[in-house]
Amino acid sequence: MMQIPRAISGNRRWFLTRLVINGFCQAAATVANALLVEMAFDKLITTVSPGLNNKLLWQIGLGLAAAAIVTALLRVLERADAERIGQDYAYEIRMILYERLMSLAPRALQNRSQGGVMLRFVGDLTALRQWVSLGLARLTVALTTTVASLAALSIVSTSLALTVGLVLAIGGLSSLKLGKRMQSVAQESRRRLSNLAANINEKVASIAVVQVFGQSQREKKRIARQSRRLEKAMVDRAMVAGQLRGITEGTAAIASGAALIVGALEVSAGRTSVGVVVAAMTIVGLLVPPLRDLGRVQEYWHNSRVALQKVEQFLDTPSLVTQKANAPELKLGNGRLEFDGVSLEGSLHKVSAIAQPGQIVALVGPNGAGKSTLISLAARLIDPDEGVIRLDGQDLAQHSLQSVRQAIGMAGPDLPLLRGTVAKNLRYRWRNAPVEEITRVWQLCGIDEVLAELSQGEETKVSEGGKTLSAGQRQRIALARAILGNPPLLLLDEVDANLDAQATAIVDRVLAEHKGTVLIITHRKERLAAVDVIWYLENGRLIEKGSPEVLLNSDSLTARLFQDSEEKVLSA
Ligand SMILES: Nc1ncnc2c1ncn2[C@@H]1O[C@H](COP(=O)(O)OP(=O)(O)OP(=O)(O)O)[C@@H](O)[C@H]1O
Repeated sequence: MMQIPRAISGNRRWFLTRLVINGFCQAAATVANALLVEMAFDKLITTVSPGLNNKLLWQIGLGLAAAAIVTALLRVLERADAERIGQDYAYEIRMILYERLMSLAPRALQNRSQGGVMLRFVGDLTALRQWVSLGLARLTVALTTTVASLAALSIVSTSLALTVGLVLAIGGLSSLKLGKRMQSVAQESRRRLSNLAANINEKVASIAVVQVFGQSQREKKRIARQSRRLEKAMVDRAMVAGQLRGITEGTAAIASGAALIVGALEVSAGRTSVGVVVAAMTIVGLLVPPLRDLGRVQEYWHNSRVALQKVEQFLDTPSLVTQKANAPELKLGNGRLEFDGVSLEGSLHKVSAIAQPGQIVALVGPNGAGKSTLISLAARLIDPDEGVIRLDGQDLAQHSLQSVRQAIGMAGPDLPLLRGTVAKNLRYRWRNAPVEEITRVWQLCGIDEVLAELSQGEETKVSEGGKTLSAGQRQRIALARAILGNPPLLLLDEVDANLDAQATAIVDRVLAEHKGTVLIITHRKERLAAVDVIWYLENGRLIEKGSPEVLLNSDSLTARLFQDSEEKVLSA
């Protein structure tokens, strides 16, 4: 399993060290401020000497201003460093998540909602980043500042420092007690957010279904219900966060009250000056902002724990495809493909067959027979539970995924076009393909005709899935994308289903001219005339193999399958 990096490691240690130094500097500024206040009280305000010492007044004034400026600058630096740590951490996890996503078989992802997966990349990463940049970093600086300031105060007045320290400690402990509650409300709000995100994401993708079946009102009610639940969960979370904030604010107020009372007792006993008491109160006052932030630290912490759990669960998703360490590169050959006793639970059972170099193999069979699964196995989009698949004698599972994918070209309904330009989609398989290769493929797939139909030719924008193009245009671009570079194994999944004669003719041409081996799934009888071999699958088993002439002219399952479909069409 991929490991999630620790929040503080590598580069981030250095930034944390900077934050600790920053905390000490803030404490120094706080103490300087307090000392100046003490001086002002003892030497200027409570002194009985006649006349005001103007020079000292100016010095103290300038000193206070300098301390204030330094504190402000330190806070700016602190924010920037804290953000750097958080962003760096989020970056590292984002890359791990993305790498994992890319290593998952499409099947492994199909069990998850897209909205849920998206939330990992958006919401959960934000929660983790906030914990590090707003929580952990703030905690580090606030604790350093508080401890150092109190230590400095204890030099002037131990009893005052102890009093303030004690109040702060009690406040800190009582806010910790709210932690459990914070965790459960954080979990609940994450769950509600995930439900809503998954639903909205799905509705965006299938808006037509909702509209066509007239369910807009019902779906609206569902969203309203989910929003209300999210609202309640968020308000619950805010309540607990508010209580935490109340505790920290209360603690700060009590600390300054306690400093005042203990200070009064100390002054009346002659053990300290009024200036020291006011200085102590100034320190408490300056500690209020960091303390206030500490109230939120717990919230960030618990949100991040929930997020981390979700990220871990995602990283734990079985990938269904595994790459051996140091797997060698697959050597390109002439495309002899062999399935040797291949099984996949629920889809295929002990399939054995060989496609000879340059052969065109039609995969036929009723729906759910396992045709698409067989193609996915050849592309290593999934690995078999049992059996071996060899390309030119080399076990696909023992070779690097990258090299296996280089040996294949694939087109089908599960491989939509990507957002970008037509040019980007055409060259997706090989960005710097030479002009001759592009010309060859474009001629073969009739790309020039497609480009002539588009207002901006190659630069025409393609939306997600190529939905702004016609089905025929999409098919040609997808075919061209698949055969660029002449891969020795071409996998085509119903590439001409529901398309017109022209689109069928393009497929005919590709089949006739492609040099490598081709596996093509088809439900069209006419297509079989152009193939060398037919593999008939049913219930995950390869039941018949043979040439179209033999299979279609005998009482075979293949002949019956296509006869049935013809009869159904005729009687309809
Ligand atoms: N993502 C998935 N997770 C689990 N099982 C799946 C998944 N996709 C397909 N299957 C199962 O694998 C079996 C074979 O499906 P497959 O899509 O390979 O059939 P097919 O012959 O291509 O069908 P069709 O002609 O309808 O496209 C089916 O029983 C199906 O339920």
